[in-house]
Amino acid sequence: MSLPRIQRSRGELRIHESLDELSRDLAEYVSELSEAAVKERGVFALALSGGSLIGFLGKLCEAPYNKTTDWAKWNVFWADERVVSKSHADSNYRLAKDGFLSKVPIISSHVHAINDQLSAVEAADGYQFGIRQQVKARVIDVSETCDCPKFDLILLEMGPDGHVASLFPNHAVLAAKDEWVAFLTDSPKPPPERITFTLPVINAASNVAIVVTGDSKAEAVHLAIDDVAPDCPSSPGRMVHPTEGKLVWFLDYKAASKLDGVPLPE
Ligand SMILES: O=C1O[C@H](COP(=O)(O)O)[C@@H](O)[C@H](O)[C@H]1O
Repeated sequence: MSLPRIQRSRGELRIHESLDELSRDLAEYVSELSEAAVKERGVFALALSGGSLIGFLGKLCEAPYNKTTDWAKWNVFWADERVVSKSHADSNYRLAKDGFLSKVPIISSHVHAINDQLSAVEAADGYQFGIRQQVKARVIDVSETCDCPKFDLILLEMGPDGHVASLFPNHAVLAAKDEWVAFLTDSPKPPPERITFTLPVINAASNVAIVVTGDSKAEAVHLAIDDVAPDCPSSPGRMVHPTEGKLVWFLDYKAASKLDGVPLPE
C-alpha cells in the first residue's frame, strides 16, 4: 500500500510499500512532466543518474507509456557520470543504455553522454560546453534567476552516505558555484574520476526527484528530510532544494522507516 502524499518543507514525500508501486508512480510522474514540458516548450530535457534508479524507470518501457510518450522530443543528459569508457561496467551511460534507452525510441543524437576519451577535467569542460550549446538551442530552458540551465527534470538517487549525483559528503565539490559541471578525481566511492552537475544546476531545475530505497539509506533519508539541522555538507541530499522548482522524494517503507512523524503500517 502506498501512503497518501505528504508535503514537507523539504519537498513532497511519496512513500510506497513495494518497489513495484514506486516504479509505477515514478513512471506516471516522469510521463506527466514530459507531457507538460513538450506542450509548453516542445522538448523535454531530462538528466539521469545511475544506480537502481534506472531499473525503476522500466515501467516507462511498457504500455501505456511506451506508446503515449513523445520520445522524439526527449533529450537525455547525465547529472553525474563516471569517467570510464562507455562500455565499462561502471558507466552510468551504459547502465541507462542497457536498462532503459535501448528499449525506447529516443533519437540517438538527443542522448548527450560525456566524451569518454578525455580526462575528468576535460570531460567536465566538454560536457558543460555541450550543455551551453543546448541552452542556446533552447533544448534546455534557462533559469530566470541565475546563470544556470533549467532542466525540466533531474532524477537523482541518494546513497547511504547521503550523496546525490557525485556530490559527496564534506567534499569540496559541494561548494562549486561558478561551474555547471564539476570534476572529481578523488571520489570516496569508486571509481575515483567523475563529473557531476553542481548544486546550483540541480537547484535551478524545474523538477528534481530523489529516489531512495532500502534499510541502509533510512538514516540518510532522516538526515536529509527531517528538521535536524540547516543545510549541511555532511548531507548533500539535504542541500537539494530547487529555488524555482519542485522536489519530490520517492521512498519505500524501508528508506522512510526513520522519518519523524510518518505513520508506517506494521
Ligand atoms: O555513484 C553513484 O551512486 C548513486 C547511487 O548510490 P547507491 O549507493 O544507491 O548506488 C547514483 O545515483 C549516482 O548517479 C552514482 O554515480
